[in-house]
Amino acid sequence: MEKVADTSDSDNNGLTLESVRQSLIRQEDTIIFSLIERAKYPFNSPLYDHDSLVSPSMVESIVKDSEALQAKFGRYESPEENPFFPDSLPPLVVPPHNYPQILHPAGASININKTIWDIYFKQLLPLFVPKGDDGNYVPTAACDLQCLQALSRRIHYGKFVAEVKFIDAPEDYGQAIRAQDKDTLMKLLTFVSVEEMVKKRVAKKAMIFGQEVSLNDDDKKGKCKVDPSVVSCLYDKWVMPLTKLVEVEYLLCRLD
Ligand SMILES: O=C(O)C(=O)C[C@]1(C(=O)O)C=C[C@@H](O)C=C1
Repeated sequence: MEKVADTSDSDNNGLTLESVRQSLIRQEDTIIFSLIERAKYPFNSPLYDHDSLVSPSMVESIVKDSEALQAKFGRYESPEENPFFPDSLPPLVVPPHNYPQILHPAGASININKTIWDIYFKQLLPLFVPKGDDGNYVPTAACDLQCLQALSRRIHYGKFVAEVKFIDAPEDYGQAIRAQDKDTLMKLLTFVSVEEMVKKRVAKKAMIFGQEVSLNDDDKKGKCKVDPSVVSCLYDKWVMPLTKLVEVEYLLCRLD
């Protein structure tokens, strides 16, 4: 029988396994709406071309400059946000906000955005956008930025999930952490039945959020703006495995 996690802990600034899962559920909406928006445009390949090996692509420049602007106003002060280009961020121009320190400092700076970037452009995008070029490069890049930020936030939220799981069962996790045993950590933090529910729910949301809405009930429903099975597959193949990767990485240094 599958293990049942203790969700009663409320020591961690009120964070519980239930509350972090509620946040993951809400983030599904953001991810699915951002995919729907990106699917309005064709692939638009000139955005991703490099003129040379050294010069950045258009999308890279747009994401980098957007992050720099958002950094000045505090986006990356939040422990839930992780930049794609952490090396070129300007200083804050506003007073810092005092976010509660929930995460263990050693794991707080884990950043797997390079992997998320590569997967998004090479594997994911071709699955849900039509081929073609309509010249709308900047609006398309703005949609890519939305998708990347939503996916990155969700995947790195694994740090909070891992923290809550550790606080709930310090003995079990502590043993595996001291042994630096990644496989045992992966087994401890995996809930197959939860993953099954997530896959079904995101497919259902994609169907509901992406349907044509007509005032006339007799109108035939058009096809969904993003294919629900693609969204479910995206969660199965990338979103959940990468969240678990972040959880394991975080736990490995939880006792440092
Ligand atoms: O809900 C959890 O316990 C999580 O760790 C999150 C998550 C997910 O990515 O959705 C990841 C691993 C679990 O197997 C189930 C779900």
